[in-house]
Amino acid sequence: MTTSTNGTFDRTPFIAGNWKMNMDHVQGITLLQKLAWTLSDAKHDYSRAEVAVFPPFTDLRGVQTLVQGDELEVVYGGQDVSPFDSGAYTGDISGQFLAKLGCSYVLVGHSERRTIHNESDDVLNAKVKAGFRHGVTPVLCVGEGLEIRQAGTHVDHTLAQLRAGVEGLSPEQATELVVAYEPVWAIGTGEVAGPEDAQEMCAAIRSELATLFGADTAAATRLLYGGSVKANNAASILKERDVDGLLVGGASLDAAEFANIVRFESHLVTD
Ligand SMILES: O=C(CO)COP(=O)(O)O
Repeated sequence: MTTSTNGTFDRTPFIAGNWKMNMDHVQGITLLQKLAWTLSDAKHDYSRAEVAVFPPFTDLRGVQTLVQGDELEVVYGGQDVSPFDSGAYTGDISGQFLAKLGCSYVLVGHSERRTIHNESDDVLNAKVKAGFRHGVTPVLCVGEGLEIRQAGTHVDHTLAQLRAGVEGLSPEQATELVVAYEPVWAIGTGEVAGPEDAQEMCAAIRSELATLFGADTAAATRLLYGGSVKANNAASILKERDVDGLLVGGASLDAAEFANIVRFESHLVTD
């Protein structure tokens, strides 16, 4: 993204709310309705910033019905996808199911999946490919834990996750892919990485994508930052050149707060 000075962006900003395991299907509808009303009242221009929510699987049918019925411009996705397409995989949700529910995106490799569910790079690469097979764009999450950050090897670590996740993709797929840098030490801790930390990593990711897929792809791929984002720090992070959007956890559960993050441009100070 360019800076705020001329009000233009190299890539359409992408502001996403990951609800994690919060909001049952009734609460989820209320939250999405409130968000849509708040953005509508504020006359949010969705062509200035794409808005996505990632509700639990059990909410998706209700979300689809609301989005279609009220013709909302908010897009949505699943928080995970099976690497398999169908069959005896108890508990899994296939990319085809997500596509049928109107999901535009799916999160792959969130740190909570990598750590709590021990998802390996190979499995995550298979999930990225499963998303693409079914026309659901993966949002590949990468990022280091505190020990790695303290050891100073966070860039190498994160780029290794990236390379494993995108293995075998075409340049066209890599262009469509969204990558979210979420340092584990900043998730849910209130400890936000500084804008310069987000920029350092997003620049490194873009440069790696250029090496792997060519400069045109790297220039188009959207890169997000996630970790303790709030309305009061969103604009400063989004001012960074290579940060194209935000993946928001806790603050996305509050419609007013999330709407303020979506409307980050109104908080940008032009100089
Ligand atoms: O994990 C995150 C989004 O996927 C970030 O969560 P928090 O915004 O709650 O730190």
